[in-house]
Amino acid sequence: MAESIQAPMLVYLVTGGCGFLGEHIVRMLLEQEPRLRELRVFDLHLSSWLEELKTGPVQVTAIQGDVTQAHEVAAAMAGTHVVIHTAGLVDVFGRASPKTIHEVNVQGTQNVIEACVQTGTQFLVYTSSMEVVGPNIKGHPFYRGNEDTPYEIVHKHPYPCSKARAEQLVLEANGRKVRGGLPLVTCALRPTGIYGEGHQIMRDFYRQGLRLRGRLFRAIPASVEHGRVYVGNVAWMHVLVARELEQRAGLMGGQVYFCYDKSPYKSYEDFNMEFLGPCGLRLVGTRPLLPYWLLVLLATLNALLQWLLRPLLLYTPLLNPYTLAVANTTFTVSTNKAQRHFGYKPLFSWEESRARTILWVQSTEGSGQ
Ligand SMILES: NC(=O)c1ccc[n+]([C@@H]2O[C@H](COP(=O)([O-])OP(=O)(O)OC[C@H]3O[C@@H](n4cnc5c(N)ncnc54)[C@H](O)[C@@H]3O)[C@@H](O)[C@H]2O)c1
Ligand SMILES: C[C@@H](CO)CCC[C@@H](C)[C@H]1CC[C@H]2[C@@H]3[C@H](O)C=C4C[C@@H](O)CC[C@]4(C)[C@H]3CC[C@]12C
Repeated sequence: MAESIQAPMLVYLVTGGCGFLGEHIVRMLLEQEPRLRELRVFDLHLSSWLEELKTGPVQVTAIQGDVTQAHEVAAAMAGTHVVIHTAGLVDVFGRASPKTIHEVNVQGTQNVIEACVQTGTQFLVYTSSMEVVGPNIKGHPFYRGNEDTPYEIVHKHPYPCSKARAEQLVLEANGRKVRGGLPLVTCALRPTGIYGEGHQIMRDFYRQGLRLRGRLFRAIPASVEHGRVYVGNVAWMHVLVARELEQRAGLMGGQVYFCYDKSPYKSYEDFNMEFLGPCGLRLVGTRPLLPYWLLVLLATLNALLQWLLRPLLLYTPLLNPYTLAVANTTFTVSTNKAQRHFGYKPLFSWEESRARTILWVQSTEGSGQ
């Protein structure tokens, strides 16, 4: 990516660019990447907000497409310099079948890699997940861990299985020759639980609290710490990696980085209250109101009901054995690898991330967003 003083020359493609994280990446690229000439936004479902971006100095091209269709991916990628592959099926509730999750997350990623090789796109940034590491189903805590911390990785659920396999494919592809003979440079980012404007589960908890006359009920002990990261900082890390990959290919190629910022370590529910509290909700109980064995029973019942009802309807409650295990296991990251390798520092402070998220939650009330 040679620096051009005269005219911006780079073409980027963001897969999943209309999703929760994807939208932030798209907007961040337009704000923070002065060398951008064209930004292609590739998604299964295109959003209407893309239209307003088309009036700016950078050419924004919306491409409706499916990552599971190799020819659609290759056609969209022809002539691009960098691809940020964020499209994915995020499902830990049983909404999609394991086969569909595999097709989108694994086959879709393989298609992106092959398209890089075929079209000569040299830089690939992949949005992986903390779940590639854990929490494992044995409930082992990962406490302030970094990219080198030993941890017993046990995958059973289709979503983490698919993210782990896709990440492996991306890392193994580093160094493959792309069209024109140059080596492919890849790297994977592993966000913990992302929060911020557009976070649907946060919005769902808010609505549930409103329905319960301003109350939510504690289910998880306050001592179980959960790693969370603000969406703006996750987007910023993607933009920075994409920018630095060429200059630091030897160091960054084939590497994984946890996505982190200065958000406080708290339990999942206490962390959500940082935003929902100022919006008028209160978390009832200093300890879980139900004993853990009862939660396990309810989660198991939900899984059984989901299986029984599947021929008739999709029953996908928030609580199932997997989500309970994740919510109930400490998983926090403490690392500076991204700072050491490519100078990452969070763009948004915790105070700013919190304020922006609160504003967004407040704006969703009754708005149907
Ligand atoms: N949300 C989190 O807490 C979190 C944490 C870690 C990693 N991630 C990863 O970040 C990425 C984005 O997640 P998100 O939370 O923004 O999810 P999201 O569902 O909001 O966004 C995913 C986007 O991908 C698109 N997409 C899905 N299937 C597609 C297909 N077949 N072809 C093209 N586009 C398709 C969707 O339409 C959507 O716009 C995912 O890869 C996810 O695994 C998310
Ligand atoms: C027991 C309930 C009482 O309030 C709380 C259930 C909360 C769960 C639904 C969520 C707890 C942890 C979340 C996951 C975590 O933040 C990390 C993730 C990684 C990412 O790649 C996808 C989303 C998720 C799996 C996220 C999903 C929701 C939780 C399990």
